[in-house]
Amino acid sequence: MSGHGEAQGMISAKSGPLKGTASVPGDKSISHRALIFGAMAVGETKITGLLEGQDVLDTAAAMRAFGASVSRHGEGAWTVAGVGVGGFREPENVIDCGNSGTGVRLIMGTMATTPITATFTGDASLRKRPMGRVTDPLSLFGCQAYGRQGGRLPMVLVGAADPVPVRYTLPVASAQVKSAVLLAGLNAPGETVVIEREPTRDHSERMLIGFGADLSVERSHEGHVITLKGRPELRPQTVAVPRDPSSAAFPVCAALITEGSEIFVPGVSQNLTRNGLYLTLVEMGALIGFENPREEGGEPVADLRVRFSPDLRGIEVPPERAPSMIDEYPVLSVVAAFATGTTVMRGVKELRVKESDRIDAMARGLEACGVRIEEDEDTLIVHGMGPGGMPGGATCRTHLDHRIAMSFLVAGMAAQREIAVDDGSPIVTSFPIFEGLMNGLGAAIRRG
Ligand SMILES: O=C(O)C1=C[C@@H](OP(=O)(O)O)[C@@H](O)[C@H](O)C1
Ligand SMILES: C=C(OP(=O)(O)O)C(=O)O
Repeated sequence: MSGHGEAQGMISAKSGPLKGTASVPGDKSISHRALIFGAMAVGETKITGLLEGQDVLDTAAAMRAFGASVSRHGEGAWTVAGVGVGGFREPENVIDCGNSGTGVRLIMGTMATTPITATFTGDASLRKRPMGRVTDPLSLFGCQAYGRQGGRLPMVLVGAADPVPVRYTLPVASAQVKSAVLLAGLNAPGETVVIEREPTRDHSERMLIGFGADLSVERSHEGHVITLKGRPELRPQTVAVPRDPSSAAFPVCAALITEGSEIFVPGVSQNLTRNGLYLTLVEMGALIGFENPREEGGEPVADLRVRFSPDLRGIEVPPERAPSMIDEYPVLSVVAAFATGTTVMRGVKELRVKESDRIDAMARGLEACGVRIEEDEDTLIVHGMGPGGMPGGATCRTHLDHRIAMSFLVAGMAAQREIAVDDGSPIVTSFPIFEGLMNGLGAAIRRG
């Protein structure tokens, strides 16, 4: 299924102070994994707080197509009756992962060591994204992949009949590639080892251990060495999906730049592999209180109290922080535009292969809103205009990218003139309640 319907223009006008509680939906990364790992277990996995965004719904449909029983019992409450490691059946039709890189790459990994054939596709955004980064390591297990030029979807994967375990050092900092290799390793005999030089989100490792896999992580001079013993019997789990820190970023950043705001954002992950944006905002002078630190759904979380921050300063974001905030650079670049001074984001070339080229999309849109930008292949530099300094008054192109759409709608809340986006429909992929939640806090976002 495609990740979105017809293009839907949206407009964000200057907002009054944001007030109230922003309860954002479940974490997208953990939601995909809960469905996929549940499908690999023997028995019934119970999930609460599942993100019911289109990306995750597409993964649920894919798990059904591979033979798992996936049922919805109420809002966010789902069960998955798994088929066991290596138990996927051959799907009868093409697997359409819509807009979701995480969905397609993790599912490719999961089927790569089972002797079945599957064809994958997605929407116009996903069909542009590189799949070689997963099919290269999957071929080491014995899986074959036939795609379009440049390793693009649609793509046919023929799973290995006689898989061998793999030792693989990630050439890019990517949790999707790491997870695809680990998922393939589940049905290979012996030990599969993945080495990552820079730590990326660790939900697969945490959850695989929770589902009963024999997985260990050692820190060595090479980085994290993750060792997984193949062919375990995974035990079904009860998964309480915590709220998504990448979605929380939008109300948080909106409150920081909108005069008079004070909002409460419960249950935001403090997992060190996800919290880079929050560290960065604090360094910029953001007024954020971290209250009631605790564990929820196996993740460290805190409640955030966020106030309008008139003294935001531009900073140089440490490049080694990039993997822990990779999806948050678009909205950070909006905050940077309302800061005083220059914000330098280096080491961010991965942004060019997301749902859109996010460096280009943010640079062009911010320029249209009157902000001075510098960029190169691996860098985005935003020259801040201070609180309320952004002229706005532009229509920004979102290129089928939910995070670009939400970032410019946040910018419109504090800019001098309205900001429109040409297409807000992809927002349903990750944050289906975005418009209602933001307007409930006091934003003035409308269709048009
Ligand atoms: O593993 C995951 O759940 C994700 C990993 C990241 O992608 P990469 O692995 O391409 O960095 C991130 O951008 C994406 O939103 C979710
Ligand atoms: C990059 C993202 O997702 P995906 O790679 O799963 O499409 C995102 O949600 O920002």
